[in-house]
Amino acid sequence: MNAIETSVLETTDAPISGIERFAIQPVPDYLKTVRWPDLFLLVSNFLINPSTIVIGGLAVASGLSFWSTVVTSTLGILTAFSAYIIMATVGVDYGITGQVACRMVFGIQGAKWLPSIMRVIASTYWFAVQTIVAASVVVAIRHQLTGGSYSVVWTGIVLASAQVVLALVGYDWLKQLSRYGFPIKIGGIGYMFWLLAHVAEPSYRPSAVLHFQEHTGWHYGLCAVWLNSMVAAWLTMITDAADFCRYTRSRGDMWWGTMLAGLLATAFSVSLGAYAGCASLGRESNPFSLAATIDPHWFTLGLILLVITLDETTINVMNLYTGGLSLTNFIERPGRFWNTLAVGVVSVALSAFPSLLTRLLPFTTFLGNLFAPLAGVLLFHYLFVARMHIDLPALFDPDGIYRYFHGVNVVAIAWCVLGYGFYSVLPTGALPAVLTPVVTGLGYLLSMRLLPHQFRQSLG
Ligand SMILES: O=c1cc[nH]c(=O)[nH]1
Repeated sequence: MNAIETSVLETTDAPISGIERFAIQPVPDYLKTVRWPDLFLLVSNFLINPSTIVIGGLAVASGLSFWSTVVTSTLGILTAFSAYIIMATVGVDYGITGQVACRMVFGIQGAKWLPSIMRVIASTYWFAVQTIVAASVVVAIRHQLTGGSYSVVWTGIVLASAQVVLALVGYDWLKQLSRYGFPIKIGGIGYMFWLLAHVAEPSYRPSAVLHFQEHTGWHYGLCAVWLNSMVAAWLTMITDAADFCRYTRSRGDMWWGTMLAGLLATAFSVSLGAYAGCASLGRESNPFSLAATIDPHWFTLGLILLVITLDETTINVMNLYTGGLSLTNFIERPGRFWNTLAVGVVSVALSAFPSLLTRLLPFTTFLGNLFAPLAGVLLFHYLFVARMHIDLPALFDPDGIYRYFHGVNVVAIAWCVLGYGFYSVLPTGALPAVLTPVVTGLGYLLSMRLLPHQFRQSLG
């Protein structure tokens, strides 16, 4: 039995959490059997989520046309996924989680602080945003059913709490739900397209939707805002990219499954929001609420409720999963279950703040500020410093080569801070979420190459 297998057996926490067999330990090769169609379904299931759908509507409301919204948003996700799949290769090749892989770059202690905490922030934020979108749909449906007014905040808190409980005690059940729920989501969204296209008002006709705002629709500044925001939103997954591919059979399976999902699922989700935005002449960005208003029959309302619940649950289980795993990387002792619960409690509390959705752009800018430099350092280190080679036992050895300076790669951290500043001064038109990883990564690489070896060992 080698060191990795020993560490797997010694620290596996399966019986307590029931979340997954291998917490932060490498998955052995014989368990890597997942093919690209499964990964395609998994990633598509994440991408077809409430916030991606509503972003389509928000982009139209801000002045983009249907086509510019779809193209810009899809390009944004494909850009973020180009970085994502490089770090996901770590999961395929080595079977480790992204957070553990970060130790190779930031040092065993450094990875506990920077990427772990950052992903906990991103997970709790996204959990809350998804919940707020779903809560506003539930409120709209209840209004249609009873005529009363209900609180988005309280509805959000109830929804969020139910999801935390489900994610903690029903992981196996949820896995089945996300697999069998996927066709329901696709069918339900297809039905909503059909519903919107058959409203007897001229603005709802497909031809009107496709030509809405066609004159202002390709304004560069606006396209840049939404493209940048999409890149920033999904770069937050880079520290966890490896997690979803630890059971994948080959790099090819991962690349195809992930990128195809990025293209098709994003275009599909964003189109629904954009359709609602255009049809309502920019007044309603949430297609679920719009559909509930235009066809308040029990069948439509029931289907919308089912789709939004499935949509929100799938993505928020992922947010809790990554948040819990990141916290476990930061403090291992409480275990996956308690860490996930802690992330869940904070996420529920944040779900009481609808301004997290109304101020989506400033918040995604902030996340971009954090994650874009980190992505650059991670990518350039993995590709050009480590040349895609990881010393697995050293990831778990406090005195191994990833010790750096007292467990921290100071050069990597310094470049993340510099990159944060660089992102902050760039105008949105310069696409900071795209430019910052390149500049920060190059700066880091140069430092690692030019600093004398002795100095690098002591600092980084
Ligand atoms: O829910 C979401 C949305 C975008 N990115 C995430 O990590 N989670």
